[in-house]
Amino acid sequence: MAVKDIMDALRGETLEDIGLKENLAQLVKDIKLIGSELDVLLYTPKKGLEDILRAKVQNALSDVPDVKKVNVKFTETPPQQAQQGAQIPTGQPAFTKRKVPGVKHLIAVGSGKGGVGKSTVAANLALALAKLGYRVGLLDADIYGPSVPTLLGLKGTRATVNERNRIVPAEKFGIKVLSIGFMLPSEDTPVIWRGPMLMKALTQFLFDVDWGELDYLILDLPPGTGDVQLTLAQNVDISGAVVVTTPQDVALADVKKATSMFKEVQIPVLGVIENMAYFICPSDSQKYYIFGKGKTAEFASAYGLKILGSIPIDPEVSERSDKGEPIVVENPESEVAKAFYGIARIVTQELS
Ligand SMILES: Nc1ncnc2c1ncn2[C@@H]1O[C@H](COP(=O)(O)OP(=O)(O)OP(=O)(O)O)[C@@H](O)[C@H]1O
Repeated sequence: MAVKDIMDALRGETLEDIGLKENLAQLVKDIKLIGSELDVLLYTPKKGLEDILRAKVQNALSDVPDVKKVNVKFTETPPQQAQQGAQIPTGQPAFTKRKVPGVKHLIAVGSGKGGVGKSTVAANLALALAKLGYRVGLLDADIYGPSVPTLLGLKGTRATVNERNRIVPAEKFGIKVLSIGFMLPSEDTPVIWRGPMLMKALTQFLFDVDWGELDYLILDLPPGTGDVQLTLAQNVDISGAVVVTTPQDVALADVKKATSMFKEVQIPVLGVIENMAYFICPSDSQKYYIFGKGKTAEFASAYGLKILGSIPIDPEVSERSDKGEPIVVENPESEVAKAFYGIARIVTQELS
């Protein structure tokens, strides 16, 4: 993880040679990593040490992978813990989380595991919020398999830039939509972004976009808890996260990791969405809990999490998704759509 590497490298740099008892990490007041460019705000206990401290930071970080440029600024205000006379911090720094301009609430949709329906949930949650009257955007940051263009019938859409050099989102079903898929030359192009370049693309996709004024921006994250999710979570002001799972042991095991990741970076987990929770048999209208009943509830209560809603498994979802006809819009009376409307209402209450 880039941030841990950075702090470890700074911690390894003692300053006795310039008369300070601290190591470099203990002087860090703030730190921000966007793409491969790192901004460090450093406390200077004595005037006149700026140049040497700058050189020491740059030297300490020269071997850290993913950091290509280091900008050092100085402050005379000590880090908070030092001001209070407490131990100087040795752990993770406080991050400067950037707010997406014009967006009231940014909601991250994550999952521990791939294929649990995260993108389906992100898209239908966005549409349900829009149907409830909110101004909504959807950002598909799932670099490994951007499926929003298919889900919303936007295949072939390409990103355009306006006269102010800002990316213009597409508009469909009353929401603003941007997908990393709009950046790829074709659907079959393999995604080869990695590390810093990928981070740059993702941060551009949040901050260099003409979102206008939005009540909610839904961020469809890649599945899992990799560096991408963590770096985004650390650098972007996210109001809350929802975690999508299916009620299977393999999926729930990974949800624990995703939940812990959000907690670690101080993003409130609004709750868990249980997808493919049961099947309603068309012949007898009975609910059949294909993957077992109660597992998600057990998990949620063990972790003190709310279940925001349970969505049935319904072939209509996948059929319509493949045709770019989201179920919330095309069949709002279906059980699945009703579940999404319920979830949307709870999410708005949680954030109000
Ligand atoms: N409730 C549901 N009922 C039936 N099919 C569903 C349901 N939810 C999702 N699906 C289907 O499951 C498949 C996977 O869904 P989706 O692409 O949303 O998952 P994902 O978690 O985003 O996957 P990935 O990790 O690949 O991004 C799709 O074919 C989708 O149509």
